[in-house]
Amino acid sequence: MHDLLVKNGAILTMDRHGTQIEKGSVLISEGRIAWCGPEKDQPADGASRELDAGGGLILPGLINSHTHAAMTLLRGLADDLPLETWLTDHIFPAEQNLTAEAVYWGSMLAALEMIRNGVTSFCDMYLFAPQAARAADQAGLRAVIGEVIYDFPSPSYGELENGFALTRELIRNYKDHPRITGAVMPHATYTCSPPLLEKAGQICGDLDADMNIHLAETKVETQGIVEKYGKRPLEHLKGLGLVNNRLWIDHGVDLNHQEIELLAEAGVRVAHCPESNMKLASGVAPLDEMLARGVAVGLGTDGCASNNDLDLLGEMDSCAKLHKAHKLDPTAAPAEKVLSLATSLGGRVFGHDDLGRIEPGALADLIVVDTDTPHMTPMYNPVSQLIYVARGSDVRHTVCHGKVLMQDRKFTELDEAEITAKALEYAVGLRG
Ligand SMILES: CSC[C@H]1O[C@@H](n2cnc3c(O)ncnc32)[C@H](O)[C@@H]1O
Ligand SMILES: [Zn+2]
Repeated sequence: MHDLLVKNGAILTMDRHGTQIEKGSVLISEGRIAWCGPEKDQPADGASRELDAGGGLILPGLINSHTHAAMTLLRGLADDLPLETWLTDHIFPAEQNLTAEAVYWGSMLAALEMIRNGVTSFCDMYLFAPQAARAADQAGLRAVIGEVIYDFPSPSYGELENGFALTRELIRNYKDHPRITGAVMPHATYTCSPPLLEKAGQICGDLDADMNIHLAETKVETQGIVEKYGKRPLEHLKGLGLVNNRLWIDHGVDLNHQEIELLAEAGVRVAHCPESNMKLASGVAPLDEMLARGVAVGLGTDGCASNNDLDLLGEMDSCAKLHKAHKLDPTAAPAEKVLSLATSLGGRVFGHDDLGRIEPGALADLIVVDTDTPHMTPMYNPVSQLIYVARGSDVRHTVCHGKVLMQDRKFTELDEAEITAKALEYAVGLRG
């Protein structure tokens, strides 16, 4: 007897062959996919719970490779500004008022939004990171989480030494957790000194952990680092011995050919954040070039103050269109490739070969997207429909690690009214 059967849907497996199964079902046991295939071939050994896909699309749960979940509390606080002004004059001051409880409720609000939008995995860099981990754990989501560290005193841990200690503790506490992993997260090269970054690298080595950092987000960032250290940001990290397969960079907009080559050779992963990059006018990341060199690229929303939502279906649409417009080439960022950024390739960014695919043995994270609505009719090509038409509001069921988190758009585990009210209460307190 299996734990869950998801039936009556067209499956986009996102496996190595891009297999699509027209009328299929998926059997899940102990958090993993036990079987998937055409309904007519379904094994007879049944499941204790069933989910009807209602003829919709069954696909892997979406993977958000870069966000700051609790920034839901700062959604719309400051818009239409360049990154430097936005961060220095608005976001950093508001974040000085953050508390552990605010981050917990902000992260829970993000969890509601992610589950509703079909996002089952996220990588989170923020203050009071244990609260984000607590929220992800309670919400049933998969996450890589780190406490942000930078040169100035943090409202979360105070002096830097405490930030390192907190990072170590977080990584150790979640070492054996089935869904949550701790990581080392220095904010950026312009907010972290070389000794801080070296120390962060040591922790990665000691605890076998990944490092996640904002890097090469704007030309202004590059200029500043060149002026300060005589090197571009990636070269600067390389000089500190940090460019290796533990590294996962956010944005990667201002990268030249040699740098893309270096990312590929070193096995560095990249979280591409098209909507945040457009909104903050940071530029356009060299997506096609990175993919052509075999760099593992995932898709990230960034935080809700620079996006301003956590809808990866909408993000995929933006991603596909941004690169076509930028390159004056309608074949750039094709739908199938863009879907892989939020599924199978995103899984590689998370360091898992068994994430972001629907195939036997893979982690049982999947979603069902409705297709029997006017705006999804007709459907010539399911992948094209997902990227260019579907939105988070079309997600009907969300399953993570074999557990149903949303059924027929109703949360199974979380109290939506309570979380929304609490988050609002804490958001009001942040404006100072
Ligand atoms: C304190 S946690 C992370 C830190 O990063 C800030 N942030 C959010 N989005 C961006 C971005 O695109 N580039 C750089 N920094 C960003 C966030 O507000 C937090 O302070
Ligand atoms: Zn960010």
